Order: sequence, then C-alpha cells, then structure tokens
Amino acid sequence: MKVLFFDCFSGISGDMVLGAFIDLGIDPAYLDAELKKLNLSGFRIEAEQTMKKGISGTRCHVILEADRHHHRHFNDIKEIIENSTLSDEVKKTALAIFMRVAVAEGKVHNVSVERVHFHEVGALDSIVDIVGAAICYHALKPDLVYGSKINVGSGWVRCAHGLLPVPAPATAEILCNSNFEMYSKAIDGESATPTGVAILAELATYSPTTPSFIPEKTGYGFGGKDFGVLNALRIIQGRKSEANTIMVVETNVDDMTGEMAGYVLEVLLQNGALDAFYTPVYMKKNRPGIHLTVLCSEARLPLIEEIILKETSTIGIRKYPVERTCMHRHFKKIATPLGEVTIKISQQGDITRATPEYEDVKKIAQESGKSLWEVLEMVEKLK
Ligand SMILES: O=C([S-])c1cc(C(=O)S)c[n+]([C@@H]2O[C@H](COP(=O)(O)O)[C@@H](O)[C@H]2O)c1
Ligand code: NI
Repeated sequence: MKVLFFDCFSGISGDMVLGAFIDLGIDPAYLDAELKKLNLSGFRIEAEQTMKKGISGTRCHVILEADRHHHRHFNDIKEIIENSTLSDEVKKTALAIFMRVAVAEGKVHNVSVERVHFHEVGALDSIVDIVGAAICYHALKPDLVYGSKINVGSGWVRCAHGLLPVPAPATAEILCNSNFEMYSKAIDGESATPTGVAILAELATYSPTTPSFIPEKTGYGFGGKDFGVLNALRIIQGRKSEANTIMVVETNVDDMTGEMAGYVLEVLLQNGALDAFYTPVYMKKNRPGIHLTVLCSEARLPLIEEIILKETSTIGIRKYPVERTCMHRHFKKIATPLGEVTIKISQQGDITRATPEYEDVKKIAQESGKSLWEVLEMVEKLK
C-alpha cells in the first residue's frame, strides 16, 4: 500500500503543498497541462528547485496575470470546476476542499455558504492551489494519507480584513471541523493558511505520532516567508504491507426496514468490504435492533463510513483496528468429467486444506441434475 505522510513542522499552505508534490516527483508540465482543463486564463505554474537552510526542495510559484474576477462566490468556483474537463475524482476532491474553506468563511463572517465572498481565498491562486493539490493527489494514487499535528505559527497576519490573529479565523475554523491538532513553536507569523489546512483536512487522516510505514522518498515544498526555521512542508512517501491489520466498523440501529438493511449489506460488499453482517440485538427501550459489523482495509475505511452514514439510519459509527491471521491461499483448477472446478488451497505451517469453490460445484450440480453432495464427493476423489 502506498502511504503519504504530510509532516507539517512549519505549517502548510497551498503553494507548499504543490511544491512538496512536485519535489516528490509530480511533473510540473503534467500539473500545468491538467490545470489548463479549468479553462481559466491568466496564470502559470513555476516550480523552482532551490535550497533553504541547506535542504534541497521545491518552491512553487503560481504566477498570475491580472485576475479580473478577483472576488468570487462559492457558486462561481463550483461552476468553474464542474464545467472543466478535469476527471470526476479531481473535481470531487477539489470541491470538497473548497467546501471546507467556504463553510469556515461562512461561519466566521456569519453568511451562508453560497453567499461566502472569497477575496484572497477565492482568487485565482487559491483555485490553482486547491485544484492542483487534487490533481497531484489523484496522480499519486496513495492508499493511505496521514498528516501530523500542525505548527500554525503565532502573532498577527495582515489580510483583506485587516490585522488578524494567527491562526487566522478561517484557518482556526477549518481546524475546528477536523480532528487535527494544532500547536505553535518557533514561528512568529502565519505558517498555516486556510487553503493549506483545508487541503490537509480533506486528503489526510490525523496521526498524532509519526505513523508506522517504510519511508521511500521525501518531497520538500518551501513556503515564501523566512521564519528563521526551515519553512517547508515535507511529504514522506512510503509503503506499508496490507497484510494483517484490518478495520472493524460497527453501528447499532433500531429504526431501519428489513429492505433497507438488506440493501446496505449489498452496497458495502460491492464497495470493497471484506465482510459485512448483522447480529440481532435488543437496544434501549427494549427495541429489537441490528448490530452492523463491517470488516475492511484501512484504505477502504472512508468509503465504508460514507456508505454507512448515507445508507443506514445511524448517526454514529465505532471503529477499531484489529490484527488478523490469514492462512496463505492459492488456487488450482482440476478437470472433472462434468467440468472444471477451482480448488482453494489454504496453508499455514503444516496445516493444508483444499476446498472446492462453491460456485463451480453449484454450477455443475445445476447443469448435470446431480445433487450438491454427489458433485462434492466426485471432486473430493479428484482433488
Ligand atoms: O479571504 C478571506 S475572507 C480571508 C479570510 C481569512 C480569515 O481568516 S476570515 C484569512 N485570510 C488570509 O488570506 C491569506 C491567504 O490565504 P490562502 O489560504 O488563500 O493562502 C492568508 O493570510 C489568510 O489568513 C483570508
Ligand atoms: Ni475571511
């Protein structure tokens, strides 16, 4: 499994994210070509490979010509992204990042999401940063993305509203809607911006300690300000074996119909759940209910949670990782007088088990008119 770890020791901003992705190997020409799909003129990307504090990294500049539509509303940005020829997955991710910014700005300025009036955050460079981050993320196709706690800086920052405290209100609000931890150390100024934390909160899962994986390469994306300490976002790319940790996801419901319950299991299994099943339970007020258990990989967890929240009546989910022991499995095909049957061979130490695949046996039974028992006995002698 491919892992990315966003190490935010000096915060995070949109251009730091692009710089780190490019430093990690994303071709700036590819990024530029994809960004052209936005059908917006008046910008270009410049990636400069440079040194800061003796460390080699990339400073990404979004060079703007005059942006005549400097003040955009959320709906304008939505329209630009939806009408572009970017892939659906890039559009979805970019819109979700923008939504985080819009919700935060709406809360801070007490206006609805639609009426949020983007100034700096709606300018072309934010569109480029956010859509660019979504392009790089989908180009790398990570299975797991983690983010560290965020060094937000300290003091004050000057922006369209005047002098604001650090973290800026929008940044703080985006963080309130995530479970990322913030802190401030060794930086006088704003090191984490609304765009940066929105990208992080959307793409990454918070990891309070350095996650466990095998690192393979690093990318440093430099920020523009000089804080005295290394002003960079570091993305560490690596791998982790999928082997033995899976997630158990659970919820209890007492207000769903049997039809809905059946449908949910189908959707979960179609979307990569390793298993999904119900256990009957008695809940509060003596109500008969169902306990849903889903087993899935860590990579599938966000999708599985989304399905449970969307398709069941629950308003909460429990989840925890578990270790599993799996016998090593391989398959072989054997020929029988009635057709081919796949045999699953499971091994662990000196334990070996060979089991015919049920669907093959069922097909032969149905086509030959023999009972399942007869077919199984025949296969047993041949396997
Ligand atoms: O544009 C707006 S409304 C804006 C709001 C806020 C609030 O905290 S409210 C802060 N800022 C500042 O703009 C710059 C640019 O941010 P990016 O995310 O676009 O890089 C930054 O200093 C923000 O704190 C803008
Ligand atoms: Ni604002």
